[in-house]
Amino acid sequence: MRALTLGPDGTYSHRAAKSVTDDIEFVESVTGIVEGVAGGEYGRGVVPIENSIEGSVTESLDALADRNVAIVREIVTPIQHALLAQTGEFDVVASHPQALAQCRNFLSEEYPSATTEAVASTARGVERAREDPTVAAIGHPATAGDDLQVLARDIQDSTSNATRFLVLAPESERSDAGGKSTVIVYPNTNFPGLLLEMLEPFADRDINLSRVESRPSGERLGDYVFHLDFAAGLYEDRTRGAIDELRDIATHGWVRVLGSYDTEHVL
Ligand SMILES: O=C(O)C(=O)C[C@]1(C(=O)O)C=C[C@@H](O)C=C1
Repeated sequence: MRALTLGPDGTYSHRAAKSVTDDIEFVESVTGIVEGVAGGEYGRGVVPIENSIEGSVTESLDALADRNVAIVREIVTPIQHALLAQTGEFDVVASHPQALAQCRNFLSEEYPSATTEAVASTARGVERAREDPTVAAIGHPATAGDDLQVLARDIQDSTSNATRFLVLAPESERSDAGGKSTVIVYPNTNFPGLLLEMLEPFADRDINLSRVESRPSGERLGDYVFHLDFAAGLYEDRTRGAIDELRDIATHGWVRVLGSYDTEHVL
């Protein structure tokens, strides 16, 4: 089965995708990955969704809210960044914005005069460093190859840096089986206690929410789409009951059920 993930070759997303299949193709935006799966061109897509230091990958959240796909697996992997360059003399550090943010303290303490350059992925930053001796990159140390030096290892601002990736499939493969589920709710209304009303169906049924995230709907200021992850499968009566209540609350908006799945930890 063909999978699409964030490229070029050597990104953390690529490392996560290898646990899904060997048949991997690349695109340089997470929206492109979700589109490739929603349009039926690819059987699987692997997107980063959340990092333990820097939080949500908002482009992934927004792409999931706008398109019909299923989540079939979650992959959690440790992120151990290295600083890679041709020599120790460089002016610019290029990487994915999430990686630059995860190494903010290291960069300001060790290289206060270097400027940062946001690129589409860590592997794209490594390519920049390979082409230009004035550029260093932040990425996985295995991407250094023969032409770049590993100037420093484990440069992220916390030793327990980990990123959660979602494995996406066409909507027809949505599963009711799994220990976790994700729904996205757009209530398209606003009244005192709305958020409480949306969370109570889960609390009343003893369902543990593992993440609640709000994103601007794009319709008007102060109007939100809510992303909910919880520790229960769609096969369970209590889950179906909670989602029915959400649908009643969101009669002017919508509820998107992305499916149930299990978590895998890969190195
Ligand atoms: O640029 C990469 O290597 C990616 O796979 C993207 C990404 C992200 O979006 O969070 C994945 C893991 C790390 O947290 C840093 C960057």
